[in-house]
Amino acid sequence: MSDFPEITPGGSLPLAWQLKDKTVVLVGGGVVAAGRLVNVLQADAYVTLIAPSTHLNKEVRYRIYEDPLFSSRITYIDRLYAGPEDLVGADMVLTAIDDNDASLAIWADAKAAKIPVNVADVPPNCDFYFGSQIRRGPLQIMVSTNGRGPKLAALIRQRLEEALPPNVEKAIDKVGMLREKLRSRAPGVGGKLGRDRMKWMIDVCDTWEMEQLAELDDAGMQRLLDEGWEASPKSVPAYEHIIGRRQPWWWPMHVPGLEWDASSAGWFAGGLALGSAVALWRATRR
Ligand SMILES: C[C@@]1(CC(=O)O)C2=NC(=C\c3[nH]c(c(CCC(=O)O)c3CC(=O)O)Cc3[nH]c(c(CC(=O)O)c3CCC(=O)O)/C=C3\N/C(=C\2)[C@@H](CCC(=O)O)[C@]3(C)CC(=O)O)/[C@H]1CCC(=O)O
Ligand SMILES: NC(=O)c1ccc[n+]([C@@H]2O[C@H](COP(=O)([O-])OP(=O)(O)OC[C@H]3O[C@@H](n4cnc5c(N)ncnc54)[C@H](O)[C@@H]3O)[C@@H](O)[C@H]2O)c1
Repeated sequence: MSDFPEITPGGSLPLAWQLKDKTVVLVGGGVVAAGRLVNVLQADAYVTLIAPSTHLNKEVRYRIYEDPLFSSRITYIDRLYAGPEDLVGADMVLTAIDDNDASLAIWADAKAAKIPVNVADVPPNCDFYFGSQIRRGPLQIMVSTNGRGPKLAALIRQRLEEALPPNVEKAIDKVGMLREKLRSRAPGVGGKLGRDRMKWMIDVCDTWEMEQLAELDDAGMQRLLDEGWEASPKSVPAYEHIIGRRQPWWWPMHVPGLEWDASSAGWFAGGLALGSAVALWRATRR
């Protein structure tokens, strides 16, 4: 036994395929095609959809003709699949049709043209499988059972959905912005700077809760960078120190020495309590 990770063969490779502005040829216009459309349009692809208009699913029809954001990305061809010329220019081919022989013919054409292809319902004729997906902003989770149990994949996805923290997409967005700000302060690729940048980002993500990261605003990010990244040695100030110091509306702004933090709040509350006690004492003496 080595100390290296154990490799379990017989799986597939889950990847985040960048389909932006690529062309997907989708053959079929039923309920499965409607799901495929959602998947590839979410990935900013262009779609050429081939299916006779006599059997178009309602959702597919909506996407082709009425979807305000996505209709313009769909080129609709109202007929049956006609042969290899239908696949010219395709970066990916998907079939979702109820005709097995036609499916196999499309698969063979795609293989001959070396275009990756998924034939719904025929795993041996798939270069890749779809999975059960969760999407929350930039977060994408795909559950795959590698073809063993699609319904179980959907059930596992539901359990994961319930377990996710509520603001997870906001936290990811904020971390993305913080990473950009850090990179513009400390630009460059690789080397010691790259390692320092990565270590600091790891420390930030390890130290702050996701809900806390979700609360970071522009000023908070600047402060975190000013007081953490720029410090020597580099550090990660606590959430309470960065966010807790946001001034309440009534605090005299921009007065040096009057920064708002937890101890200011303590002094203020203490002062208020003392003032009230003195006022009460004077009132009872009258
Ligand atoms: C995840 C999901 C994504 C999606 O399609 O978007 C997906 N199938 C879903 C649902 C689903 N599909 C089927 C049922 C009925 C129950 C059942 O049969 O179990 C249900 C459940 C339902 O409808 O509720 C029937 C079915 N599907 C395939 C076969 C052929 C076979 O197994 O041989 C048969 C049998 C046909 C028959 O018996 O005749 C094949 C595939 N289906 C896959 C994906 C790929 C592997 C996924 C993985 O690795 O887990 C793969 C290999 C190819 C592919 O399609 O890429 C989506 C859930 C989305 C969600 O709800 O979140
Ligand atoms: N992978 C999965 O998750 C999954 C789940 C359910 C069903 N399926 C399978 O996917 C396939 C499609 O299912 P569906 O429910 O969307 O079917 P459907 O019957 O609702 O739709 C089939 C569509 O394909 C079109 N079509 C048929 N032959 C065609 C051809 N030669 N060229 C162009 N278009 C053609 C029809 O006009 C229709 O629009 C079926 O084989 C089904 O068993 C897969």
